[in-house]
Amino acid sequence: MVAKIIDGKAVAQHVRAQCREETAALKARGVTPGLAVIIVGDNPASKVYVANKVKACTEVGLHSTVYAFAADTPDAEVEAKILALNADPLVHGILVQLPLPKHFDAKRVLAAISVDKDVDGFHLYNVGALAQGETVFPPCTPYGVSKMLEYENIPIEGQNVVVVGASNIVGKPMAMMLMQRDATVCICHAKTRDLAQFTILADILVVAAGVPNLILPQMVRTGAVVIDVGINRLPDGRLVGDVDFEGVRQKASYISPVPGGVGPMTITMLVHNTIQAARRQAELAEG
Ligand SMILES: NC(=O)C1=CN([C@@H]2O[C@H](COP(=O)(O)OP(=O)(O)OC[C@H]3O[C@@H](n4cnc5c(N)ncnc54)[C@H](OP(=O)(O)O)[C@@H]3O)[C@@H](O)[C@H]2O)C=CC1
Ligand SMILES: Nc1nc(=O)c2c([nH]1)NC[C@@H]1CN(c3ccc(C(=O)N[C@@H](CCC(=O)O)C(=O)O)cc3)C=[N+]21
Ligand SMILES: [Mg+2]
Repeated sequence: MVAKIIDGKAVAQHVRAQCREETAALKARGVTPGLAVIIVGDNPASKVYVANKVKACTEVGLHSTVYAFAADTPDAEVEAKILALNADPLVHGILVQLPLPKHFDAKRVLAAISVDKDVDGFHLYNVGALAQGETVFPPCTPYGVSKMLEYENIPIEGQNVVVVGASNIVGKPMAMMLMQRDATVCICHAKTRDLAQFTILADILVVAAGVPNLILPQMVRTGAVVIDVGINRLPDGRLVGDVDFEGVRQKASYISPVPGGVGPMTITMLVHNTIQAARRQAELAEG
């Protein structure tokens, strides 16, 4: 079996076309969806991602502003900016690019973002809502993966899903989201003994560990759907995921590539969430 490659860029374009229509409709009502991005320090990867986010906003017709702070900025200054953005009616979504420099209490910073503007879905309220199946802003990366599966008509109910990686921004919300859709979910992490005994059971394998070549063909069931969330820059400059792409594609039924897989979807779902935020805030304001 040779896998079908899930073209994340194409799925992203499809979702962005819908986003453009919704944005045009909001603009006709006098509302331009606006995103504020806060970036602290000068992590080169973060700069690339933020630039991609701004580009996607512009492409769809959203307004976006980047607030860049030096790495040694006091927490209080960043929190004050968040509070000002919470109160700004032209800003509908607020995103704090992670990771923050070490001296920051990231949890505290994220908690300062208004729940109604938390387009990343990282606020504790939104995390709790996701656990109860009522989320307002699904976190962008797991949301993007769900959209990719939906676009390819891949069933989720009753499927064995194995998520490799248990972070708050990818692994945990991914597992929660697919469990809500009635998959049987297993979460693996760095202390999992014999990863392969779990991955081999997966009908859908989602990998978000940040370890190149973590997933080899012998760890994958023939016909499995393999979604590679990992982003790794190799010493030679190449960008790769966590999956041995050439090996695993000989065995899987579907596989998502890196680049051009989950990455473009993450950015697109951020745009989508910002439009939803603008719509909701406009409806509240209009009463
Ligand atoms: N494409 C996209 O849009 C996005 C891509 N990413 C990428 O996805 C990857 C994961 O990101 P993120 O979740 O933020 O990363 P974190 O570093 O926060 O979490 C990594 C997770 O993977 C687990 N892990 C690490 N090594 C192994 C291993 N050898 N076997 C099994 N599990 C392992 C860790 O386990 P433990 O908990 O035990 O430490 C942890 O749960 C990164 O490459 C990142 O760049 C992230 C966000 C968006
Ligand atoms: N508050 C916050 N929200 C996030 O959503 C968030 C974050 N912090 N911190 C870091 C991770 C990582 N992330 C990516 C987004 C896009 C690509 C992306 O566009 N990838 C392209 C390639 C990009 C490149 O060329 O480097 C692709 O896979 O095709 C990758 C990774 C969002 N994250
Ligand atoms: Mg259920």
